[in-house]
Amino acid sequence: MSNSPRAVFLDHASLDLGDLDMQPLHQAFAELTLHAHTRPDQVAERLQGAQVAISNKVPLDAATFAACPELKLVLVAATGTNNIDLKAASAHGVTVCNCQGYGTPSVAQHTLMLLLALATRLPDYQRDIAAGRWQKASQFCLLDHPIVELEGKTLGMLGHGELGGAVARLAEAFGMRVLLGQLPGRPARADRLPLHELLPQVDALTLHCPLNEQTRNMIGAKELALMKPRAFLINTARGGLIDEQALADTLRRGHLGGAATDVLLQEPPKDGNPLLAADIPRLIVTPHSAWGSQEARQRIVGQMVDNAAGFFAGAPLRVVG
Ligand SMILES: NC(=O)c1ccc[n+]([C@@H]2O[C@H](COP(=O)([O-])OP(=O)(O)OC[C@H]3O[C@@H](n4cnc5c(N)ncnc54)[C@H](O)[C@@H]3O)[C@@H](O)[C@H]2O)c1
Ligand SMILES: O=C(O)[C@H](O)CO
Repeated sequence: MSNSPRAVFLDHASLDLGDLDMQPLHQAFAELTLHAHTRPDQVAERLQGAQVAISNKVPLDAATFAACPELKLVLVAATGTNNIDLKAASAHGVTVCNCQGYGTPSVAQHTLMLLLALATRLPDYQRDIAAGRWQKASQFCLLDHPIVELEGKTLGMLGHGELGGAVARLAEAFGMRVLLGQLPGRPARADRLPLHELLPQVDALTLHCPLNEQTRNMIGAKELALMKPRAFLINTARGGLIDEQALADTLRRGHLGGAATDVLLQEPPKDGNPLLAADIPRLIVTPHSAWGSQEARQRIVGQMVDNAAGFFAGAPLRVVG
């Protein structure tokens, strides 16, 4: 690279577990400083003198861009960019590039795994066995939790890009019919149903769109009430798309067949979260791990190297905002 940019990776421990080849990223910059984690109050200081900031989930806000005049490029080590103030970046002349399609097999299999776990009541049967119920049963099997066949059922989808498309293909392989919903703030399309028409029809709903001002809390108490009483809800996109308290209340009331989420509004959920209460039935929570295979994380390294090379060659790649 002809320029000699200085780069700072603010949360590299969220990407590299020691199992990645990080050499290409080191070679992409004259100097690359790795911080395992960075608190919000450390961001501006750590980025002083850097032209490139690398962040997976560390927020970069307007104050940071104002305090770091040498910053030219943000490489997001993820697809979701809701931790970056894109308007402020643009106002300060900073280009933001994300990673796209790096983890499609990982996130799609995780989403289907959650749907299958809800349909087969996997966590409930595992709990039963751990509690010794099968061992004491009067017949060869336990069938205390109703099992749902996916074949012939309808999957509703909000967000039909890279991940939504992959999940739709897997669901169709299970014999499901896929219906697409109209996202708030997006232009109407003939092949998208408004939410109030989509929700009452679906046996499961899965979310695959970005979190932004239009999509925040797009599934609240009103939308949950429109869903069939035994429908499943799955979120592997972003916390904040679903009103968490409304979902907890809905499941406690016995509405919905179950819900599964890989994402919460605050991560890690240090201050607690309505969806972490132990008494919520038919709820599966995974710790934002859908993307996390070694293969997917290594592809992020490769895409960030390409994004940096493209930017400094005057042909930026995967620009967002
Ligand atoms: N849980 C995980 O590990 C994990 C991993 C990767 C991505 N994600 C989340 O999944 C989301 C979807 O990922 P993807 O790769 O399918 O993204 P994508 O850009 O390929 O698809 C996004 C979909 O949302 C729609 N959309 C609505 N509003 C939009 C907007 N303002 N900007 C862009 N698209 C908009 C697009 O039309 C498209 O249908 C990401 O934004 C991210 O938040 C989660
Ligand atoms: O947006 C993404 O790519 C995932 O949340 C992993 O960071």
